[in-house]
Amino acid sequence: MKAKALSYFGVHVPLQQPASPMRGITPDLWRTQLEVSRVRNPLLLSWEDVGCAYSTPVGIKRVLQDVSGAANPFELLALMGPSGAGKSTLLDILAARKTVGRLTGRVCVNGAPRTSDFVRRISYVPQEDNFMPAMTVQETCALHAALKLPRDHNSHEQAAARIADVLCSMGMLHARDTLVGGELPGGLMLRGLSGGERRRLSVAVGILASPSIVFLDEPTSGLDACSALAVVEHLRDRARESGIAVVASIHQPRAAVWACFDACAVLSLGFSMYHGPCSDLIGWFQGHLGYGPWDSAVHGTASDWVMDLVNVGFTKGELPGFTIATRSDLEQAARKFSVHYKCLCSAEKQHPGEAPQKHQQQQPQKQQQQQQQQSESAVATRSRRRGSRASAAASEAGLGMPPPAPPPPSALAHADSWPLRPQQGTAVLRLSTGGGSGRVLSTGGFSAAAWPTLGGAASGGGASAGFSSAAAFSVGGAASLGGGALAARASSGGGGRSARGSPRKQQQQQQADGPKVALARSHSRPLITVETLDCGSSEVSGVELCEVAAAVVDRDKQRPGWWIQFKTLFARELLVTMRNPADVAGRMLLFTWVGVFCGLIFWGLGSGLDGVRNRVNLLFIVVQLFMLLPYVYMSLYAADRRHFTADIAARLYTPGPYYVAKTLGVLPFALANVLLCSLIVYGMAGLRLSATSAVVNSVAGVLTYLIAAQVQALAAIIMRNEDGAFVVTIAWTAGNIFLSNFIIRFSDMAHGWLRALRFLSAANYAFSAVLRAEFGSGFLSCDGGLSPDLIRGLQTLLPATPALRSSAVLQMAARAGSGCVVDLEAVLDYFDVRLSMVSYIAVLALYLWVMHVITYAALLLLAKRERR
Ligand SMILES: Nc1ncnc2c1ncn2[C@@H]1O[C@H](COP(=O)(O)OP(=O)(O)OP(=O)(O)O)[C@@H](O)[C@H]1O
Repeated sequence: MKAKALSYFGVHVPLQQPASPMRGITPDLWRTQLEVSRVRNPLLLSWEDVGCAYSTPVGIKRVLQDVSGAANPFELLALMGPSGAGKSTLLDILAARKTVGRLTGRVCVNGAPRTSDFVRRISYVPQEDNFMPAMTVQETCALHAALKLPRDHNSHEQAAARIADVLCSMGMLHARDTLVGGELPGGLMLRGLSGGERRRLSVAVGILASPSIVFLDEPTSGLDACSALAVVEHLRDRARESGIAVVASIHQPRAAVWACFDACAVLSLGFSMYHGPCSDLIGWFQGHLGYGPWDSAVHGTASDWVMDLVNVGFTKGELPGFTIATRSDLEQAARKFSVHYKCLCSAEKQHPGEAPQKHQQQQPQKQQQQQQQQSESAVATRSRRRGSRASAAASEAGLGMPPPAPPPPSALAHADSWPLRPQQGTAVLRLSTGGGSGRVLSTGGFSAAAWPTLGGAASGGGASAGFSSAAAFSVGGAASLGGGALAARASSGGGGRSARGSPRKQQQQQQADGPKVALARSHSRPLITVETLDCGSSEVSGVELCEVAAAVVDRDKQRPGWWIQFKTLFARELLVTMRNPADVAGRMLLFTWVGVFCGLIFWGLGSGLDGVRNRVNLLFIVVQLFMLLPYVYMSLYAADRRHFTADIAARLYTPGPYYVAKTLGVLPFALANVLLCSLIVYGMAGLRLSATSAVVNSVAGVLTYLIAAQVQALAAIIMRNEDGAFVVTIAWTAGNIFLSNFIIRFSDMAHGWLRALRFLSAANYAFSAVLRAEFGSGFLSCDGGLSPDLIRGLQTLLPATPALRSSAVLQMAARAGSGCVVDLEAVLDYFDVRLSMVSYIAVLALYLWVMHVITYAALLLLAKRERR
């Protein structure tokens, strides 16, 4: 056995021969210590009987039916099928992003149900990206790096190196300073990346944080043939190196692209037609189901042929050979595969890792015949992993599958010293061989007590050593070695139970069980000791620790916290706004124009009653303007919702920092615009020359605007589309206007409930505040007075309301002549303004706060729904 050193993704793995064999292990075992400076986290994803149905006007539409499968670490899985087959739906379900539809079935990670941190450990590259058009490629990557990379790996230099690495691998380094481009919220088109470049940027961002599983919805669509191949090859290399599982839906891969995939799942009309190694695809459809024959010269790649085969949406042309022509043919083929796949799964559960031998023993004659058939079959291919066990199981089930390949020699792995708390989950070991084939046998449990660590930390399975009830881990599952690597999964669970009892019993148990992984906590440095037995003809050259679930927990703790998220999102907010100067300037011009126009209309407010009337009208109009002006931002709010839902589904950040960053990010621009408009009107119209009045007027304007903007933000969150958001906002604005005391005196209102509703009118409070600021004290000259005729005319025009006819304003106006003054308190009385300026401002501030609380609650609900 050779001792080598493996250096791999930051993990330096010195391998050495054991000084002395460990207790309970045969002397030819091979042992190494891995110094774990960084761990990777491969995940084994499996799904069983997954279904999805929608309620439609014409009834229930089932878009996925009992689909089962698995995605292994180190492998590329192609999700294929005709358009509408359900690929995106399945991807969404597997990536825990499906928020609509009736979902059934189970999705497991390392054999256990998915936990809440699953989404943080994966990456999803959607068909349609959701990048900010005004950010450059580099900025987009930096944003994701800041929000995704663990804190300890997030120094500026490290993040920059990582970004350069992924951009380089996607052939995007040349475009790092190019704007992403696309349609801005206002409808403006920003020139930027081409469609293919955007796609590559999506993939680059997807793999930036080295996720354990990458889901890609049609990563090659829109790419030229060369780029498509480069992208897929890179994904394959990443999978091989880092142990990530890649699941990609793909249409018509060219031969070179198809060759990069290890396994494929074929869907059609929501049925699972096949799931297994790519090399067995033809064998299943042609050798087992009898379709075809496949002729590469006529049909193209195997994937092309199978796509033609399972597509029943069209009348098929002159395709040579026997094909699936109708839906019932398709359903029959799907049923056969379902039976076959279930057989394989149950065989694997009953005899993990041993199914081929067992079945061979049980049915030697049948297998001999099948072996003969296999050798005669031109399409028989090497069975690997599930495929081989599937074959055995299916043979047993009488489905006539080709027999499995002979069992490879076994390898044995032991991890003895563990730096972390194993009760938190799973471990994955990866064994490298010099060639040939072999596999890890599954094992029963063991006890930590049976495996004292090098550091001597473990003892008796007791909680003192950090093991408690989960002291037992077992290697589960099996994998054959194809060209040098295998993955074996270790998980807590069933094996643990068998290991309980006295230390002696546990030791006996583990000796009987064979290969094992033993875990213990190291007392000082992160250290893992791995031991393997000679695996026959396949020389074990390396054992790598690929996953420590507890390390994942630690890594999660290192994820960017609240403050970093806030800083990053706040910077994004400012950047995106500043990068849209036409929009910013356009909106500012609008506010200026409104202010100037209003100022011109009310230029010279006049004195006496005209002055009163003009002032009251102006104040009311300005309040209404500040309620209406936020409508120019509705497209931004709708775009924000899209970005937020996409980001939150990807667990890019949490709602809290986003909300604060968003609120503070828009504040400077809102303040600038409102103050500009308000002060222009104030100055041009010549409202009361007092600092207090001017300040109150401005503050009331700002608060009114912010409240109205908040209502828009809330509407954009609770409604799914922009039209719906407009409906909600317009309803609120109309209510505010009509419930204002400018429109009607509350005491004159016919309905008591309407009077109660006026408390909801922010316009009412704002109008009262500015009225109080303008007419708060003093008298207004009415030297000129009004002619008695005009007064009489006015009185006849006014409704027969005693309050109006006998109002102090009119009475005073009637006393025209020298020394005539209007008591401004009378104006306030008339409009029911009874509180102080400060009170009205406080009420407005409270109103804004309540709106924020409601909006944030709505945002949390939206986030919860997106993270379902
Ligand atoms: N919300 C929904 N309500 C009703 N039907 C839906 C809904 N969403 C998707 N579907 C249907 O589900 C089916 C599968 O859609 P899906 O997008 O998963 O297909 P696909 O295989 O990814 O197709 P393509 O390759 O064209 O992207 C389609 O027939 C689609 O119309």
